[in-house]
Amino acid sequence: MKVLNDFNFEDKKALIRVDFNVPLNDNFEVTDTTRIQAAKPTIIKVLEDGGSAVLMSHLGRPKGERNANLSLGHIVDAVSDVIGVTVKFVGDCVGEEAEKAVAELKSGEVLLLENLRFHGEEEKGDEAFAEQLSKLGDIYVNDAFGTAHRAHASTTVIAKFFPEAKCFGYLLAKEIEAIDKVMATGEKPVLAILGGAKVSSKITIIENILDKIDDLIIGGGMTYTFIKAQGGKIGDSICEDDKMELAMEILEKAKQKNVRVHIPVDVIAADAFDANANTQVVDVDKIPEDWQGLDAGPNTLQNFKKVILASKTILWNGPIGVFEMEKFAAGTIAVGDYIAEATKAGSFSLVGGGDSVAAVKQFGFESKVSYVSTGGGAMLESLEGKTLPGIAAILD
Ligand SMILES: Nc1ncnc2c1ncn2[C@@H]1O[C@H](COP(=O)(O)OP(=O)(O)O)[C@@H](O)[C@H]1O
Ligand SMILES: O=C(OP(=O)(O)O)[C@H](O)COP(=O)(O)O
Repeated sequence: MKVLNDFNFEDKKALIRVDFNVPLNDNFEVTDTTRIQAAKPTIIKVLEDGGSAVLMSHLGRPKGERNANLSLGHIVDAVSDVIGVTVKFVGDCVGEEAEKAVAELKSGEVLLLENLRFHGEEEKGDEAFAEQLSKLGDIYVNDAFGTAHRAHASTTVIAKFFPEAKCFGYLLAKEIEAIDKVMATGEKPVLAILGGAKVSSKITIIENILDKIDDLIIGGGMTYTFIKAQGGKIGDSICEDDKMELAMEILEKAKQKNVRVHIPVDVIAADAFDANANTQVVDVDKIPEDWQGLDAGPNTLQNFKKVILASKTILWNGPIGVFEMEKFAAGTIAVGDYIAEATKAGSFSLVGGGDSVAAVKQFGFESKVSYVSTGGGAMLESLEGKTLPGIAAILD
């Protein structure tokens, strides 16, 4: 397998799959440039070598039809600002118009193609469409981690047209390395902190990860399925009754594998799922009827702190409480603080998948953890142990 640094792009055209699926406001302005920033090092490497960059991405889910609201034309200025080069744009991603724009591209220039998903063939992984795309560059670079779990034409199928000239970009390589640290090569003790609303969306991750970790913190809404399964009273807290048996199985498996499981002992209970609800601190297994646990309590946070500070490798997926409401954000903020402290002391920390990334950004922890993933679904599937098709296509 070749890496980006194996290539010299002088006088070459790099066809780079990026994930510029970025949020836009009502004026079609980019409100978060993280994913553009993340792809910048790869693009700069190509330009500094004396090559040119052809960027391809999707935006939203236009389902194979042109949709002016989802044109990548909206983001050209933002990409130009971030890269520091005036980016050219072409109104299609395949065909004569695109081929002509690529042919006219000079060294040092960047061209952004129109939304790949305006063609239904992209998501179908259509081979003829992938072949058309492949005409637009000499070397194929996949730097779209956020879309690496999709077996689409531009992320996966296209690789076969570049048997000797394909590689990961720096971002994708960095994402793979971060996951690898947690799943295989990280210093022990390895800790996974799993929160969020539902057990059901995390089961496969828990089952896969039990073999790789020493400690597991369970937080957020998932907590209550575990507590009820053990006979606790959880009041009105969120619970998946049909997953209680599974919760017990998970605890048993963890025991067999010598994984220490840390579950909240106390919680901030509320009399309604509401930002202005009345609250009280109660034991997690004695939540009064009509009350629901919406955040971790003070004793729980002290326990979590000890575990986090003793860990050398930390994965965080899913918030600890309903952080969108100020009254129930303290647990998520505290856990972010402890992870920041552990990171400062030399531990490796990865935040990825789901709302924990939003929480980390909202509370300003982004620069205080080792790595924040740019992929939601892609990160979750990686943690589930799946080989992502976009990654496999480069490795093949
Ligand atoms: N105790 C709780 N009760 C209800 N929802 C919770 C609780 N703790 C966290 N959440 C919610 O979980 C959501 C985030 O879950 P996330 O990790 O993205 O995925 P999933 O919903 O699949 O678990 C957040 O919106 C947060 O408000
Ligand atoms: O934003 C994305 O996914 P994510 O919200 O799971 O991180 C990717 O661009 C993939 O988009 P898709 O889920 O429409 O294939």
